[in-house]
Amino acid sequence: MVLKSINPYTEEVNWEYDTFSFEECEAHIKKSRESFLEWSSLSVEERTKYLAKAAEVLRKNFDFYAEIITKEMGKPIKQSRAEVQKCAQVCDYYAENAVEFLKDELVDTGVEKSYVTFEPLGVIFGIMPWNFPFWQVFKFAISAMCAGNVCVLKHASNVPRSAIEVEKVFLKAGFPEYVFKTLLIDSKTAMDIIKEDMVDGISLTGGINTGSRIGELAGRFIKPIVMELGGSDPFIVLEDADIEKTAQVAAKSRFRNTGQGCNAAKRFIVLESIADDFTKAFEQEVNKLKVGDPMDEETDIGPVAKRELLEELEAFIEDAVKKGAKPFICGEDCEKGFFFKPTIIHAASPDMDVCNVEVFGPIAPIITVKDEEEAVKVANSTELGLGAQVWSRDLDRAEKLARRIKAGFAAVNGMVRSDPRLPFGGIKKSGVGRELSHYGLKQFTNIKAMVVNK
Ligand SMILES: NC(=O)c1ccc[n+]([C@@H]2O[C@H](COP(=O)([O-])OP(=O)(O)OC[C@H]3O[C@@H](n4cnc5c(N)ncnc54)[C@H](O)[C@@H]3O)[C@@H](O)[C@H]2O)c1
Repeated sequence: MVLKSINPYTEEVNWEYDTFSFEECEAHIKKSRESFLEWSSLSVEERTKYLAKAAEVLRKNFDFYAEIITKEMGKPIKQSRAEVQKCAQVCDYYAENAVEFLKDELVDTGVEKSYVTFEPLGVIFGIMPWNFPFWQVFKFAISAMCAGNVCVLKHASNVPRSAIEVEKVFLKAGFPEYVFKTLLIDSKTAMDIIKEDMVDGISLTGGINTGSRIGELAGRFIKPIVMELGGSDPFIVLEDADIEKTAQVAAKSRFRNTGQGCNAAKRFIVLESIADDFTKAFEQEVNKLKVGDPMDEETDIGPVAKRELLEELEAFIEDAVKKGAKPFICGEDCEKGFFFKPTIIHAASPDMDVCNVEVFGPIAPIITVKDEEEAVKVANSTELGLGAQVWSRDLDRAEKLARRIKAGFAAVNGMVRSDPRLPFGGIKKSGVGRELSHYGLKQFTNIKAMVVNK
């Protein structure tokens, strides 16, 4: 089988790669296992030096990596640069903090010596999506490797060049071979690797259905798994919010990465007394966003990553219109590329698909509610629970409300962003486990109790 990297703007093939056979994967994973012996025997301090070098490699080759991201999945170039920057930041963060995070924890149990120690598990299998082709990989792999594990990667099939270049970042930074290995494979081979019991842990970032399939297999083979799945984040606007600022961030939150973000604001829940003002301000902000060639420095919204996504997005609009919504379409037509114009859905209601399942693209439904209670009810009404935003000038009120939202991350007057210092992950069907921070660092460790009696 061939993996094709297609430029979503020019619609031309960038690069093509043959996939690895199952036997080739077996040989690679065997070598990964051998490299685990050496890597896990290094001290955390020694391993963090490699992370600092990886950050240097990323920063030195900033534009090169950003261009690959943009060519493979259509992200506007300035956002691709920010993505590479963030990968360097996560390397720096663990380089500076991992020794402290992973040190033994003494516990007073009344015996001679009791403590908790954090040991690596072995080979961690990362199965990753295309929407942040560098960041998603760094987000799981840096903490896993820092804790002493080695990683093998199955990336999404439309971003093979990113997958190859990520491996090269680690090799250029001097990591021993096979501490990080990219496997160019399809989903079936990925499933076979799990079925043959070849890995010691799984980190999956992807859709709910994928989570359910891989989660079932992980359960059958009793494998630790972290799942970062979809989101349908509510963005609640109370009547005392600063409308202008709220609308600016709303546009950014929904349309960054052309709406293809797990933690993008996806449902705008607005109190009816300010619904008209907010909607007007939001429309103005969305109309300011420049849609076009993702390599252009001025572009805010590029094409979506794959042609198939266009049909899915169209189906969301059709369903909403059938149920009484009025779409407001922004932006100009583009001559080529997989473009979907930014669309605001007025008078959206919770029974529409666009408000119930994750929409991965530039569509923003506005749901009007009569009061705060209804806002909370609507916000918590989906089966997803990744992030949430609440906007109000009354911080105490907004914070209390944010605590009532069932999500892994809630922000008052700001965007939900993955930050190396904070845990990231979801509840309900948005996932299991946490990435980033000291919580993420320990996900793929054996949290081992040690008791030493006299
Ligand atoms: N919570 C998070 O941190 C987070 C971050 C980014 C993206 N996501 C989610 O990812 C999804 C979009 O990415 P996508 O379209 O690449 O998701 P996807 O679920 O289709 O694919 C994710 C990865 O899983 C692989 N895969 C799919 N089915 C498989 C199977 N049966 N066996 C083995 N591997 C399989 C894919 O090839 C890809 O590598 C969205 O739902 C988004 O919310 C979540």
